[in-house]
Amino acid sequence: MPSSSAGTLATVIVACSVTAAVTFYLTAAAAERKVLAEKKRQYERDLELKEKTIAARKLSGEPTGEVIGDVTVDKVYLWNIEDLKKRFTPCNIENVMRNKASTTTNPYYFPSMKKSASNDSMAELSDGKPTPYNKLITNHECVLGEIVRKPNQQPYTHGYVRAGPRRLLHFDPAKVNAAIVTCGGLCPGLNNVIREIVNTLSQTYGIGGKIFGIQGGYNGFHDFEHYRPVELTPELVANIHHEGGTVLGSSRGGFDLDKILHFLKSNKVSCLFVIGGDGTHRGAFRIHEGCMEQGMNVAIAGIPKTIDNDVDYIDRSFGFESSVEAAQVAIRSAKTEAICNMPNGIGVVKLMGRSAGFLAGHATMASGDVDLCLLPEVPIVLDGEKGCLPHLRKRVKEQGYAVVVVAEGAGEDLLGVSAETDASGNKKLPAIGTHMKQEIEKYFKEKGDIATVKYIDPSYTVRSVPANASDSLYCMQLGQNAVHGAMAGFTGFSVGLCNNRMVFIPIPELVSTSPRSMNPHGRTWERILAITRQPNTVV
Ligand SMILES: Nc1ncnc2c1ncn2[C@@H]1O[C@H](COP(=O)(O)OP(=O)(O)OP(=O)(O)O)[C@@H](O)[C@H]1O
Ligand SMILES: O=P(O)(O)OC[C@H]1O[C@](O)(CO)[C@@H](O)[C@@H]1O
Repeated sequence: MPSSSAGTLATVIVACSVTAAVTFYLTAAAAERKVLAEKKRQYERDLELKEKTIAARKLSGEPTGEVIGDVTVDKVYLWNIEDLKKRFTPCNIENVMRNKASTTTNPYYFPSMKKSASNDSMAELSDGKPTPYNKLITNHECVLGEIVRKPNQQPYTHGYVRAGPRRLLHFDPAKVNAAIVTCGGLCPGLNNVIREIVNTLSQTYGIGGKIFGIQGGYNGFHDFEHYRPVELTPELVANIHHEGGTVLGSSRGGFDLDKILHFLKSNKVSCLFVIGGDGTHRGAFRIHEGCMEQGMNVAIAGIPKTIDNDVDYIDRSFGFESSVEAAQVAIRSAKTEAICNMPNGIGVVKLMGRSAGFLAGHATMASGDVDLCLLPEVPIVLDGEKGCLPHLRKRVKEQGYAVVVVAEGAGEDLLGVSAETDASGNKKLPAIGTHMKQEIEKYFKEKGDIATVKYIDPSYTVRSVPANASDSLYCMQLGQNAVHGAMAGFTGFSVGLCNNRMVFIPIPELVSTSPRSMNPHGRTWERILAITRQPNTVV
């Protein structure tokens, strides 16, 4: 073949190949477009059908969504609350918001100045108009306990009695005297709860009697040499919610049932509000039992308090979030110190948490700056493959510094359990924070390095702050609902948020599994591990 013909043939073959490739590509692309267009049309048809079905179901009142046969709830076991109405004759007065006049217009005036200056105008003040409640709650309205349901799980759950005002009162407000006591360690929001109980009793229910503020915890019921009960009024508590701590003071120990019952009887107290942790609630239930044995018509209401967040069943205890927030300041300082102090800066922060690491764990998660988090629920391994010290050294080598958060109850496996207890019988804790500081310094030295360790112990700072906005709201709900429950004649109960709804909880149930601790096989610990990247020592 002449070379020119060969060249032409080659050109034709190339042209044909290109045309074939282009044709193939265009055909494939067109086919793909067609498929996509059909998929889109199908999606739009499905969407339209779905919307129409939802609209039709809404019109007919039928529930929407897919029925899944392997997830069922067909029984609810209600955690009933003891009811004084079953043993004592109720007053059965209709429950309305009485809106009793308040004289707390300016909390910065001394009460005495205010009274003398405004005696005349006081006469003009009349009580507000009674206002019906928007929603009165019935005793079989409940909040489901286990709201996370798994396929083939037992088809029952427990239910909490829903908190809130009841239609009929057990106690005649005109005759009610009440008492409030705060026990155990401090916690942000104690003053908010005290204030709300006082205001709800005085203004919403318009009680005619006194509200005794028991000073210094359970001791204040009988140790009058050191603690005198005070009369609480809306005027007196008007400004206390802006302060941390408790205006009533608190203490450990000093529980004397006979003397407490004597106080309640001799002062004709019909509603007692006990604010405290699991120990306090155990005491509250004994008071309730004592009242029942002696035929005393007294409602005992608990309000769970603890920065440890170790009271079971409730979503969280009031003050916990404020403490987690306050702990951020210490963690941030530890980071700054660690970054700036060379070589190998390490900031160690010790946080409270006797047997539960919720505070340290949540502070770690919230900060996102922590490289090692040590909790009571998780064994501490110092060296080796899962050792926290090699991990820490690695983090320091990677980023130049590291931050450690250690809960005060961590490391019993290292330091042993103390035989010493506080006045309430709580075990004292060995000094894990300073021990870790020494161990870190020793380990770096052994490796021929220097660690510049700065140790921060903000324990009491974190729990003595005022409540933040979220806790303040929670405290308000707790205070109001504790009063609603007591005035309705419930007793031996506590209040709390369960599954984000306010409920009444029988104290025996509450304390049976308290103090709770974090599940080391659960998702919270998993999240902490994801943040710190420390080795998991849980087996
Ligand atoms: N089983 C019990 N029976 C009666 N009273 C108790 C019981 N346990 C504790 N108390 C009393 O309750 C009060 C508070 O207890 P505790 O000091 O243990 O604090 P708590 O309520 O558990 O709160 P915190 O979370 O701050 O430790 C103390 O006055 C203590 O004497
Ligand atoms: O030193 P105190 O006041 O007895 O309280 C310490 C304990 O109180 C708590 O804050 C609980 O209220 C624990 O975390 C801590 O172990």
